[in-house]
Amino acid sequence: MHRRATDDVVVMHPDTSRGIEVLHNPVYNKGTSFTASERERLGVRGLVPPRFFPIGQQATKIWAQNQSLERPLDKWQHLQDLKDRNETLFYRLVHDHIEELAPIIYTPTVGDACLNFSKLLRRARGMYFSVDDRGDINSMMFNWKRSVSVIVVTDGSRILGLGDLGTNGMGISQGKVDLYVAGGGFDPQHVLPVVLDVGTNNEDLLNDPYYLGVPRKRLEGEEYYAFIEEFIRGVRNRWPNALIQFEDFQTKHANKILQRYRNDVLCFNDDIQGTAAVVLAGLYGAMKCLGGHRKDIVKQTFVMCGAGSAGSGIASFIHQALVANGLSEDEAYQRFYIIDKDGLITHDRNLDAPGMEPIRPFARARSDLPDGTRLLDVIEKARPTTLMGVSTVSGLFTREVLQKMGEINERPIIMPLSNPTSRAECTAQQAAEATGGRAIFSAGSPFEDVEMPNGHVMKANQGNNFYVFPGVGLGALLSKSSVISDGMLQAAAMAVPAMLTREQHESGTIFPRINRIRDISAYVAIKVIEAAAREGRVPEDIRKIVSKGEEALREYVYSTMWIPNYRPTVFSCSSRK
Ligand SMILES: NC(=O)C1=CN([C@@H]2O[C@H](COP(=O)(O)OP(=O)(O)OC[C@H]3O[C@@H](n4cnc5c(N)ncnc54)[C@H](O)[C@@H]3O)[C@@H](O)[C@H]2O)C=CC1
Ligand SMILES: CC(=O)C(=O)O
Ligand SMILES: [Mg+2]
Repeated sequence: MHRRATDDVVVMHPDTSRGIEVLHNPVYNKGTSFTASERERLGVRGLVPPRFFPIGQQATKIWAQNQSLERPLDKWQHLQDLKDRNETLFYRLVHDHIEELAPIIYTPTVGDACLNFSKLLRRARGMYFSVDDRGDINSMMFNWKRSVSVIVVTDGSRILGLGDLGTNGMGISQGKVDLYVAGGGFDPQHVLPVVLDVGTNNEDLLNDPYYLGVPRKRLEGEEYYAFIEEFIRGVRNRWPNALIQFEDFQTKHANKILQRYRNDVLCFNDDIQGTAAVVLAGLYGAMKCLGGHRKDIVKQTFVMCGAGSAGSGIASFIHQALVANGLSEDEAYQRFYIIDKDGLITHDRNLDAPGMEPIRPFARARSDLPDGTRLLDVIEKARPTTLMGVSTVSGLFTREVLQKMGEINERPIIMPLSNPTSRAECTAQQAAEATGGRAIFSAGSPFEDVEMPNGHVMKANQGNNFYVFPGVGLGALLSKSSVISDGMLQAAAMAVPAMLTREQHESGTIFPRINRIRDISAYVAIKVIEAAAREGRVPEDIRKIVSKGEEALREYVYSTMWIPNYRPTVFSCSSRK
């Protein structure tokens, strides 16, 4: 499944063309880093400049070029061009500078890239399956020649908080896949970004002569689900062990698809489950900042703005954790006030509307507050400790709202989780100013820490599913479990805050630094494998490793991680790639 780190050669089939073709293939190309013997063996002698540069030096040069660019989107394009020329060097750069480059290859810049994807596309990468491909999807999968361990698939219907971007959603599948490589140590040869082009309802795209997708309205109803089914069955046939990550499906389909497949196929929905795990991880971290223990989440009250896939996933998952820590089901539901575009959700709402099913048990009684009550009034009544935003509405957390949270709580927990930055419910600066820097803050996209006039710094944590999805995927695959259970995800949520030090808690840090993402992913993977083993989901060989203890498991996990270094290129008939 994964390359072991000891498999340190790149194997080319003897039929692969030598010479210029090698330089034009981003998988094999090393630019000026071919050794003398490789130049001979691969027929590139004289086709590259004579001087040899090691990868570190190449990376230093290209990093300086990237930094000299002003516009984030230009940086994104520069990196894509590099990926199209030399994948190893691209991943080396992302690996070495993940803190600076995550905001470029991922949120917020990837949002701009998706908005402009039709204009920016230079070279195809990943697979597109459109409505016109119905009946042929499985056979098309054989056009992808490599084995695949993880697929990130979107139907482009809700890209970040930017709405329906149709086929342009390919940008987000590619960004997430790059994070699997950089953050989870996946071999770039075994990851596959996919777009299911079922049409778009975005009029601007339908009228755009350069739009890359099929210019028709979205498939709906049973036809849509039949298309999804054909895709899933195709994957199961072509790559039976691959993990499928559903990404940025609109809420009305997201939960339905997840419920249909989660007990049958190795899959998860990142917006529902990955986000929920990361938010719970952040809350556990916040409990430690408050000087307590993670069990203290049972004392919290939550106001959630947004009842879509992210909001309902977060609420359901926190609810599970509250019950696991001693509350009754009903007591736990009482801890939530969920607000959508029409205000507070109560039993007066049509709770049978598409996508509302997971919200139903959280609807408040009519006697609590009237349906549709606005955010500020809900906060007045509920006196929450935690305010979360997955609404896509920039500025929803107004100064009054933030001040009220600061009046009610010594350390209010404020999480404007919507992406990209342009959709965040408030900025770090706004949260800091309105609460005198007392907030425990976490946003979906990156913000700078805020220094207060008295020198105190409010930490601007980034609460993004990036902290868990590469580790969950890695752990699930390495465990050889056939599904991803809630228990495995709960274990992932507990793993992340365990990586923080006491000093970090004291400073208001609730997530470790992103430059530790490989270690975070490895630790999440270890905990996911252990949970799978406890639940009896792993075969004998994995059970044996788990029984030897955490150190053995750690060695196993790290041994599978791909490291972005050049390896000697050899010719062989072996299928090992
Ligand atoms: N930080 C992270 O890791 C993640 C963040 N997200 C972000 O969450 C956001 C929402 O995603 P989905 O739930 O899938 O979208 P969605 O569009 O299905 O849901 C949005 C929800 O917000 C509600 N809403 C709209 N205006 C509102 C208002 N004025 N007040 C309160 N609620 C309002 C809508 O009624 C709806 O329930 C997106 O911006 C996405 O980028 C999603 C996944 C992960
Ligand atoms: C982070 C993410 O998955 C989203 O905003 O949709
Ligand atoms: Mg997403």
